[in-house]
Amino acid sequence: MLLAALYAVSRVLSRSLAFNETLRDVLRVLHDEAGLSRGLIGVVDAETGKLAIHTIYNPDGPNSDDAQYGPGEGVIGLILEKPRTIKLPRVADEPRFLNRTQLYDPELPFIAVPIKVGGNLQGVLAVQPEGPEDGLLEERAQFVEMVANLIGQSLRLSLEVAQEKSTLLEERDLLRRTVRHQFGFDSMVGRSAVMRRVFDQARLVAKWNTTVLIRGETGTGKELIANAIHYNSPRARNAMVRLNCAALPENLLESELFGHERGAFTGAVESRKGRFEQAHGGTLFLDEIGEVSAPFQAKLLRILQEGEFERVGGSKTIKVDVRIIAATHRDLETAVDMGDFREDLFYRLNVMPLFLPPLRERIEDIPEIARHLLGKIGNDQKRKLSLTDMAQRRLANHEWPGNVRELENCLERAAVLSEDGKIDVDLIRFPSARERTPPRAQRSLANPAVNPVFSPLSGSAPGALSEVDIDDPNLSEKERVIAALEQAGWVQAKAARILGMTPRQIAYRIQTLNIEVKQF
Ligand SMILES: Nc1ncnc2c1ncn2[C@@H]1O[C@H](COP(=O)(O)OP(=O)(O)OP(=O)(O)O)[C@@H](O)[C@H]1O
Repeated sequence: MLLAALYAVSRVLSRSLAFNETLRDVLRVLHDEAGLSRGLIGVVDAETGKLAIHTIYNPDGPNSDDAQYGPGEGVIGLILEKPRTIKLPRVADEPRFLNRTQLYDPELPFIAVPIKVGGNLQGVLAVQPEGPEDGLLEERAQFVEMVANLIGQSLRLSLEVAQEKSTLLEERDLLRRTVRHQFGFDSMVGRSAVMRRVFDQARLVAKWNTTVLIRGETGTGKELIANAIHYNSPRARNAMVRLNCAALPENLLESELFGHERGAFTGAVESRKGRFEQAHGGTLFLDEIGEVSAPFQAKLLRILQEGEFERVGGSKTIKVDVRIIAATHRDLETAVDMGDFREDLFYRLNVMPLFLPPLRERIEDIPEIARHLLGKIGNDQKRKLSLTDMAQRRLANHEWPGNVRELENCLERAAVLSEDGKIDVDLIRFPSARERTPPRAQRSLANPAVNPVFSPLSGSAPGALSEVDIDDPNLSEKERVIAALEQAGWVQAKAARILGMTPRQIAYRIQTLNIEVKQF
């Protein structure tokens, strides 16, 4: 019988870590299945050192009590002084018995055992058999000890889980603060009038659920501003989920966005939530929205209009509450005119358009952004980095097809090449057109007037040689040396460093290649 009761206790304890319910159920099992009619479980208060009644089971009386036992108070208090099992054949025969809870019958036996977690006393389990002592007190006491051990193990698990939960909550709050700081408007630099206007608009729209369409060339900070909007919105506590629509083939895009049911397609061994569901209560950032196909545009339109969809292979309609921020580098108006992009979807997305201007249209921001990026790179590399005035001027004069990302890459390269952390003009090198991402075709928003097509070494663009990739295999040796000299402001020692030569070697090349040295 006691074995069956022990099994029932273990089942109750393994059911849940919600102790208020399970401990009461343990006492009920002891009553129903082990003939231990009354019982209490007390828990040691870590601050006062007293035992407070946690749960009481009294079939004939009140089931709660706020009685407490200090060390040495009554028989239960003895366990606080020295954890051990106490067995009384008859309560009335023990003069130290206090019966503060009025729970126990003085004519019946009594068993109290410590509940320990990792050797430390955490509580007491005190029960009373339903009949007078019948020679089984010892056996019953061993059974109660086993039950107390099971309670102790569950308690340890629950304490560990609680501890882990509180650590995770602390970490989550810290991460939230960090993310808010990292992705807030503070992380965006730019004092030009045009950028200030963008920031103002973004701050305003952040407060609402309005759909935002962020436009701008690659690397202009579209994702950064989408993050800033989310983390400054009332949805900031919920997820910011991103999907690059151009990165996936159509069939994957659909299951990625809407999720799928088990068996929807080969390999769908489990059902899975899509990004829309993951973003419930938060924001979904649809990057490169201009790249989705016509059938997919129709599916998107439906969810934007009705806020509902079905998972791939599913028939249940799922409703979500998601704020949409979309971004594109494409000229969507032209795409609409050409029939490549649905007009109705365009208007659904274009509720609040934000235009991020390319760097070449906010040259005044370049020095500040460069310093900001250099600080970021220095932080990552744990180095102090600085830019010379000449290097800053060179950066401001470049056209930056890849915008802030290209500037960031350029500075990182320079930082790596710089031995003392000081970045001078000779370390500022621009990638060739081939190395740049993405290709020119994507720069459809660029204003051709300020974005002349530039042909390396054509000689027609001012400063052309200073823009050339030194490592371009198509360059002749003479062109390579001249380009390096241009980039180094015709300081031969710096040009030598760019080319990986010694000053003597470059001087020799200048002479043998018949290069006319410019003097400043
Ligand atoms: N105003 C800014 N201030 C500081 N950093 C910026 C700014 N704009 C962009 N950046 C940085 O430039 C890089 C590119 O930005 P982001 O990824 O947001 O551009 P994007 O327009 O989304 O690019 P793509 O279209 O290629 O996805 C990031 O590292 C970002 O932190």
